[in-house]
Amino acid sequence: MDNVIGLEIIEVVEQAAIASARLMGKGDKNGADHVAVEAMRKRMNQIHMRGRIVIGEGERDEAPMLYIGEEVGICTQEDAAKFCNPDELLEIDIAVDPCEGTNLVAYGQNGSMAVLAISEKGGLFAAPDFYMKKLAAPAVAKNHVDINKSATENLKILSDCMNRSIEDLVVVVMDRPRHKDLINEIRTAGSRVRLISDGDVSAAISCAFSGTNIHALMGIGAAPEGVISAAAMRALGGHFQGQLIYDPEVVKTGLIGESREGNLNRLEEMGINDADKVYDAHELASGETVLFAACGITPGTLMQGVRFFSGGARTQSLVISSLSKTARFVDTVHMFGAPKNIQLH
Ligand SMILES: O=C(COP(=O)(O)O)[C@@H](O)[C@H](O)[C@H](O)[C@H](O)COP(=O)(O)O
Ligand SMILES: [Mn+2]
Ligand SMILES: [Mn+2]
Repeated sequence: MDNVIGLEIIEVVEQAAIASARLMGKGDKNGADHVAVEAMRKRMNQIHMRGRIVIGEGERDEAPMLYIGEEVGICTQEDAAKFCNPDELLEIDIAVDPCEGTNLVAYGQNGSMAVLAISEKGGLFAAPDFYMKKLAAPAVAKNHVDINKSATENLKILSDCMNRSIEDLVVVVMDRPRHKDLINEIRTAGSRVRLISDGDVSAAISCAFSGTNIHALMGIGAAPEGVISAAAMRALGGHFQGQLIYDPEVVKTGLIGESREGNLNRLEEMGINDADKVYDAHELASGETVLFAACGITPGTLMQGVRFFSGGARTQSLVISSLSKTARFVDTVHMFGAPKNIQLH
């Protein structure tokens, strides 16, 4: 995959983040999402690539933009061979979440980002809009912790791998009724819990960086976000496992199809015969090359949020490439007109 795409996608997430950040704190969740989608799609369509959205906006709600199956990029045009080079004509799959944490943006809370992952065709698991049980942990605990083990066992393993006491471990869990027992178990084991209202992509990836004071993500979030997290974790070498959750009884709240049986049928239609399979990061993001880009909308553990100033904005992004084996933090000044001054920091 072309290295140039790695640079172009920075601007894709930056544009989405800037658009969404303008609606920060306005209480308009759908608006914050909509403008991010529009901005992401517009910038994506200026790239010399032949992309296809495999994870995008609403699988069921027939979203008009960045819907699953939508083709994006200049080289999707019929006469593309005339102006695109062979590299650019290779089909690539794209997973997007233009506004990950719409509630966080709407209410001015930390942890939202514009995010996407790219790989060769077939290189990203086309997850249904189901839930996913997730376990993320630092590289040092990779293949030692296991989603099939209890939280108590995993905390003991994590403590050994990280050479830190169980009491010094911080586990992020989404604040949902379905996690009542999990939260109790983690606390009883002696670790500390950081409850988040939204934004488990940020939490998962934070496990791969020491200094974030996040040592694990446990519990159930959305499946598409699981694939995006896995793409980053695969390239970073961190631990990530995911298991689809298709039983509405397990989730307790939220939309998850009609019934357990209906959901199982749907998975079968999609060619997923083993509904209980545990996927690791390499299975969820299996392509030879995986690229990941995120830009903070509101401030977060990994990135700062968008900061507007007179005549411009400053953004911070994270771009991860399995190709160049890099995780770049990119600090960008965007000049909208003729800014009177540009601050150094
Ligand atoms: O918090 C999230 C919301 O994402 P978005 O809709 O793009 O703003 C995600 O990080 C979660 O993974 C997930 O979507 C959530 O757990 C599912 O929602 P819920 O039914 O409220 O738990
Ligand atoms: Mn999301
Ligand atoms: Mn979203």
